[in-house]
Amino acid sequence: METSVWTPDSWRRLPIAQQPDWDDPSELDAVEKELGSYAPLVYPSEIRELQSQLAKAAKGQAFVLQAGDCAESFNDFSADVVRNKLRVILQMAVVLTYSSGVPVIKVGRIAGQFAKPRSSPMEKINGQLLPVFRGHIVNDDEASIDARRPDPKRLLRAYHQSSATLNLLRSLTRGGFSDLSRVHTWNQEFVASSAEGQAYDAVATEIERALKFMAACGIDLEREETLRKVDFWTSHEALLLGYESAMTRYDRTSKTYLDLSSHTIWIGERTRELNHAHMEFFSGISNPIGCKIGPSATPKEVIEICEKLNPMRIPGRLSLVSRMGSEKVQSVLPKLISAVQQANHPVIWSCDPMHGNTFVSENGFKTRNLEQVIDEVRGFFLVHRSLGTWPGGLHVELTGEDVTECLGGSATVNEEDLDTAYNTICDPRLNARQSLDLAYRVAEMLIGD
Ligand SMILES: O=C[C@H](O)[C@H](O)COP(=O)(O)O
Ligand SMILES: C=C(OP(=O)(O)O)C(=O)O
Ligand SMILES: [Mn+2]
Repeated sequence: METSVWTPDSWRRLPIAQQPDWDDPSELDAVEKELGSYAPLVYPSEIRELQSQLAKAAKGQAFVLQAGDCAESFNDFSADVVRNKLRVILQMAVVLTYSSGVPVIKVGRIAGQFAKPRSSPMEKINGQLLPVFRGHIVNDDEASIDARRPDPKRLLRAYHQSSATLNLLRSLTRGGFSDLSRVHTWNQEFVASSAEGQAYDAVATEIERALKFMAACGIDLEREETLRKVDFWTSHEALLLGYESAMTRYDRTSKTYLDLSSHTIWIGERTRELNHAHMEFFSGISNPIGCKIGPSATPKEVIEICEKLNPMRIPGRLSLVSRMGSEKVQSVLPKLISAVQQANHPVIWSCDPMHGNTFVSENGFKTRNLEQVIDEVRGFFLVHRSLGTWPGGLHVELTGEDVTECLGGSATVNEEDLDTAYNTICDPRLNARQSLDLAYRVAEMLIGD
């Protein structure tokens, strides 16, 4: 069998799915060269720290919460949007940790989540056939031929927005805002008035009481770094491999290549073909990585993915993100988990209950129902419980804003409410209330484990 040497560019000789039709490849080439000279967005030591935390999740000692936009937007970018997203993820993590006592590793779909794989290369809007929107790193979501033209310069803008987002995240998570003594302030007004918001407030009050107790016992909380700071990691789907290989650098400490665009990246359901470009690229970088697994996956295929992406069987290196749909999860997942278990691959099994439960409402909105989302997570937990394996994580699309994109929740969003604040540029996201609701339900499942 042909074996060729891996390089950050060896994927270029292989077939590749879901790529834009760039007008001028030389323009793309120039942009990728420029990116290659830019500073990394994250540091090797951070990636190594995340890898060691994820190793604990692979062993059943931690839970991964990965959450954020389906697609980050160039237009809807502000400190408030970033802060509110961080807020809701921290709230969910507090609920999960406080109820279950299990450490929660917090990973944002943020600071680089710009490229979108799509079901079809074209779409019809108001009778006009247009190239599909592929994320702001490629083209614009506006419905015109011109806006949909892929523009390589967008890669540079994505880099700069990721850098600004990371800068904000780093300052928000290094004390002040993310200090556990400010746990109450993460409850935004529109959340605080809801049932979940009130339940959260009660948890926050108990945490504050515990902190006061510790202070009264003489523990200097000001000096307890772990209470004042939060480890918050970034992730995105690495779809545009030209961008990713430009951000990949040799790390002299570990003597390996690292993709320094993000702490961890994943391969989407539509690009996980074994001998194709994405698998090749991912096999050679040593970041922790994920791979989405949909209902068509066979046990053989999943084992081949594990062999290709984690031949050394490093715990925490590979997360398999199951996205089966609530109706299929209990029939499809068990044989995949059993095969992975028998082959002794130490993967983290995570549940994406969003992408298998998307449908178009009667009034024309791409949406998801919170109850169906919860149902898939429940199925995922049931399967793991029956096999004695660890349900290691949750992967969701959400926003900190008060949007109406998904149905259900305690402040019920009905079909006729969808157009009130349907702001997503790609898939429907849970709003902050629905996210908190989900966190409570998942916490119950974790406790029952
Ligand atoms: O986020 C995931 C995909 O990009 C999205 O679900 C595809 O959506 P589509 O079926 O509308 O192309
Ligand atoms: C494209 C996505 O998911 P999947 O590859 O599972 O469809 C996504 O996570 O936005
Ligand atoms: Mn999506």
